[in-house]
Amino acid sequence: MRTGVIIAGGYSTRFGDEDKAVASLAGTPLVRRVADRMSGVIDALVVNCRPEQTDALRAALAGYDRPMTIAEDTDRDEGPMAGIMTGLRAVEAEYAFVAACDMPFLDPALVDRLFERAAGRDAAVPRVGDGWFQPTHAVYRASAMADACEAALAEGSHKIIDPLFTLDYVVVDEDEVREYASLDTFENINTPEELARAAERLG
Ligand SMILES: Nc1nc2c(ncn2[C@@H]2O[C@H](COP(=O)(O)OP(=O)(O)OP(=O)(O)O)[C@@H](O)[C@H]2O)c(=O)[nH]1
Ligand SMILES: [Mg+2]
Repeated sequence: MRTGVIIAGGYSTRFGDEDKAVASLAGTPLVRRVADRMSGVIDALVVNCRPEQTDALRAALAGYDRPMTIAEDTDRDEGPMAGIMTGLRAVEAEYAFVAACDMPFLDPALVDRLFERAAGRDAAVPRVGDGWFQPTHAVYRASAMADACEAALAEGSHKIIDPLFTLDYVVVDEDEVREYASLDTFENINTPEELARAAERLG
């Protein structure tokens, strides 16, 4: 069994007043687009957010074709690492694909490959070029990564890459990524201008 986890608890400060998770991308809420992109390669979905986002996110995901759970942040403003931890704690499957809510071009063929590559290990994480890890587009053994995030947070770390380095992880390098997906899979939307450009591409 495979679960998808979408972290959506950020404040979208670069985006403006609106919550980008539910902003319309060519008529579809961004988080819904991300969820739909992965639905064919997961059995269940967990969405992490702040409590005040829950109603809007539920509405955006109404009728989703996989069982869906919302995992609300308990501590506020702890950052994306806490979001990953909270999301993964709600996962029942051994492995979960974690994605940010702002990656509308994520490619399910790569997600499927990441699940394959993580088997028997704690994580499979893409890396583009020489150093650019993609921890919010990676597959984790849910319990191991949640524990690693908890330990990193307890040490005061908020660098999202720190917990990964304590795990038994596989790097999926750029050449391997390109066998399955274009690098658009990692594109994330941070501003209204980026959203508008993405909508144009979706035509
Ligand atoms: N649960 C949780 N998720 C977060 C937090 N901060 C960021 N995220 C999520 O992490 C992902 C990537 O973060 P960003 O692209 O920086 O999103 P953001 O923080 O909402 O936006 P900015 O304020 O413009 O940086 C997004 O899916 C966010 O929803 C947080 O404090 N808690
Ligand atoms: Mg982003």
